[in-house]
Amino acid sequence: MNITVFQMDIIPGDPEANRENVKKWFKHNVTKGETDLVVLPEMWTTAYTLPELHKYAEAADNESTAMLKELALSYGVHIIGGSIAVAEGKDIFNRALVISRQGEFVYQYDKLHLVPMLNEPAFLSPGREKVKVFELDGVKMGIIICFDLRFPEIIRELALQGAQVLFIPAEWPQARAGHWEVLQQARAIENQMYVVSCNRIGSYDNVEFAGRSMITDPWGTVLAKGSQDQEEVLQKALDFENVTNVRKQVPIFDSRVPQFY
Ligand SMILES: O=C(O)CCC(=O)C(=O)O
Repeated sequence: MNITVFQMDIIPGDPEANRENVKKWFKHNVTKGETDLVVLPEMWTTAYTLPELHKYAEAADNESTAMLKELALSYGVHIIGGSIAVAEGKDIFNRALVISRQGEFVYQYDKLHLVPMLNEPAFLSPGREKVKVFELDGVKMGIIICFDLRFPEIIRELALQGAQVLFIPAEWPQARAGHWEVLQQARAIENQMYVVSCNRIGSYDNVEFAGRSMITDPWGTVLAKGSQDQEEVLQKALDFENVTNVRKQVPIFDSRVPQFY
């Protein structure tokens, strides 16, 4: 499965301009028949404009999702559509979207762990559903958003449901870039799965972002890594036999004794 990650900058509070950028980027970087799956970062339509998010949050059936469906269909690629702010009643959710290459909705995930350091709980509502794997081309996959990476239990749950790859749209800051890299490798090693992250670059409200989107294999080897501050495209072919092989070589799932912990 050929994966393409778009490590992008985000214009704060201008969904229309960000949608245009993503459309242009597809035109220049995605070739039908060559790429199977494209990954975008967290909150790519608005950036982290939390106090004003109520102005930009979209309805559940929204323009950004419609655009991703159109792109998926015309380029013949699955899209891990990063996340966008979605308003439902009084709630605003940080919602990740998965669209198939047929242009159909596959799965959505509302960020469960809200970031206290950013005062997120004052502006966003946490997800209310149990995490589930989704399937593309017969492969089970999981998705989490940014801060969720710090909670190994959510990722272990996805692995136990059969996920062979984990996607992480993010706006992870440069101040904690060391954690970002190590935690991804740790999650890949402990769950013996591919980990594919897409982090934004640039800065907003005096926060500089870490970039360094990564593709890590089930052995924990980093196959590709973006720079800190450039818009970049990461591309790698994922071979899911590697997941089976690593799980045979070091059979941690057979050695678990959950009745004792
Ligand atoms: O956990 C961190 O250090 C960063 C988390 C974050 O910025 C986010 O979830 O958007």
